[in-house]
Amino acid sequence: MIVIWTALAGLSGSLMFSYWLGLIARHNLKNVGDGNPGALNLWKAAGFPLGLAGIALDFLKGYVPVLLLTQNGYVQGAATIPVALAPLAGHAFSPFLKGKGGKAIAVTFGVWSALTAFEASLAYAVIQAALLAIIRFAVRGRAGGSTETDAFQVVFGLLLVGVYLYVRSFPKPLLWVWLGNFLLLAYTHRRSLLALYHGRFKHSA
Ligand SMILES: O=P(O)(O)OC[C@H](O)CO
Repeated sequence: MIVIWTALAGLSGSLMFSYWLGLIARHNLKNVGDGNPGALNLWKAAGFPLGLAGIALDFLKGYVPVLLLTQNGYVQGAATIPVALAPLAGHAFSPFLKGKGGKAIAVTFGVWSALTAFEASLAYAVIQAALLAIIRFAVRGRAGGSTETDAFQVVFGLLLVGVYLYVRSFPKPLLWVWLGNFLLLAYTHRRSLLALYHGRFKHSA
């Protein structure tokens, strides 16, 4: 059964809602901003109502399957690992975009909201806000608001969430989900992280 639940969770994650809403509004998100088929570029291209809808749907495609499967007893213990990672991988390597999906930020919030009753996602949001404030202060506008610093904020922020999960003694399977999620976000942000490492900044605004 675990294979079926994992496949269903992966299918849910692979549904590219923001990208499709963009197409409905006659925008190809691959030509917007940094080209990520996510809610931020949908927002930029089609305005905040559709952008909000994209965020909500991309969040829910991780939240709903993981919540339904873990809370109803279909999935427990180590079986949580593939089921929780599946929507993340589904978004990052969506078959609907020929294996080239998005960064998997919104779906990350959805999955962790389901796994921890919003606790880890709230911690992640607070950590990201703090990192944003620190980065803005440190660079004083030089590279603030760039795709590259955003990537650092997202990936380093999730690293700190791992520390939070460990300190709060969350169950071991969740630490494995965290590790997979962290590696996936590092992968989907690899180009921006490399550019940041080499000191190349592109302003996203
Ligand atoms: O990670 P995605 O693909 O859900 O997109 C997230 C937002 O667009 C923020 O960049």
